[in-house]
Amino acid sequence: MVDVILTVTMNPAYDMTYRVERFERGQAHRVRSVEQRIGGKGINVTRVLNQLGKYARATGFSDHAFAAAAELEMPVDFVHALPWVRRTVVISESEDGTATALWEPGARVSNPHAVEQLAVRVSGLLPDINGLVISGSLPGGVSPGLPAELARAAIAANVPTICDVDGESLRLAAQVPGVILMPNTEELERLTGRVPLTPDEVATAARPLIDRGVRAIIATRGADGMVAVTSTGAWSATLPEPMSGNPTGAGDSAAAAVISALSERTEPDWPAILIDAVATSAAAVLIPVAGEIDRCARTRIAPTVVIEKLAEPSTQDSAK
Ligand SMILES: Nc1ncnc2c1ncn2[C@@H]1O[C@H](COP(=O)(O)OP(=O)(O)O)[C@@H](O)[C@H]1O
Ligand SMILES: O=P(O)(O)OC[C@H]1O[C@](O)(COP(=O)(O)O)[C@@H](O)[C@@H]1O
Repeated sequence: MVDVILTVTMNPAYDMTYRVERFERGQAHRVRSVEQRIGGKGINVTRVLNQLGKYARATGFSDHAFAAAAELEMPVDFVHALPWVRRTVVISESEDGTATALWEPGARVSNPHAVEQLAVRVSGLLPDINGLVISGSLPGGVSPGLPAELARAAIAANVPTICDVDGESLRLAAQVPGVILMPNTEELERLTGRVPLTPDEVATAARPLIDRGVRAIIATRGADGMVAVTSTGAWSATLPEPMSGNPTGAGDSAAAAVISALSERTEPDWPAILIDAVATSAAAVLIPVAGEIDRCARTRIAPTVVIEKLAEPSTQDSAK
């Protein structure tokens, strides 16, 4: 059977990249170049999975024109539920690579049956998939519990599932036994109420969630790499030097690397998965637009990733 991975994007977006020399608050800017591509977290994950040689398909909510767009170049099966598609704008500065993001909230779901239709679509595909990624924000009119609900059904069907969501959706997803979470530092802080600055602090913040049944937390730490916490241990992975480029979509590339490994259904080698996730996301930073990696760079970067096993936090530390 071919490995098939499904991604769910409930709030897709046209990813816009505006390149300017230098961005100054309060000033007018002549934009040097504009790039537009269809994105949103799950769609970006799908693109990177295709680059990694995996067969991936995308679902979620969209408007009619978006779902039909030839540009998508991937098997899609969206529920037509949004009257229009939002834009997510990154202002990228040529001078030093600084990226400033403006994320539109997007439309409310207009179809009263949309949630049910999406749940039916995902559950219908569960027997045929080896991995599921549910990622990104939700449009208005959708309950924050939907990602957790979809994840619960997938895990019950033995499908490895990543939820890369924030806020109340993350809190509810963290209650689903077997789920894999990929929060960034700020999301982990909002979830746990701790300020996880160092890798050890990330592991200490994540450990109680693992003890309550989360399968793995892969915390992304921007240019400082990632920390993975599982029931078998905790590891930190870093690069000797940060990359300069556009980090938008780097988290999506990391999710693609993790689900790609888990879809193979062998016992997960978490340190190896973490190394690949760090290399893949760094390779995404090198590409100016979101949702694409530099494959040669990924191969080159992987052997340079520094992996460290973290000491287990004492029960007292985790309980604080
Ligand atoms: N400047 C960078 N250099 C190298 N890798 C980076 C850089 N910025 C981000 N990454 C990689 O991308 C991952 C995701 O980025 P991060 O900003 O933490 O997530 P998100 O975009 O989801 O908020 C990081 O954990 C890291 O591995
Ligand atoms: O759905 P959200 O949370 O608003 O995020 C949407 C945005 O996230 C991105 O996929 C980037 O995500 P990451 O930087 O976390 O990988 C953008 O390309 C996209 O438009």
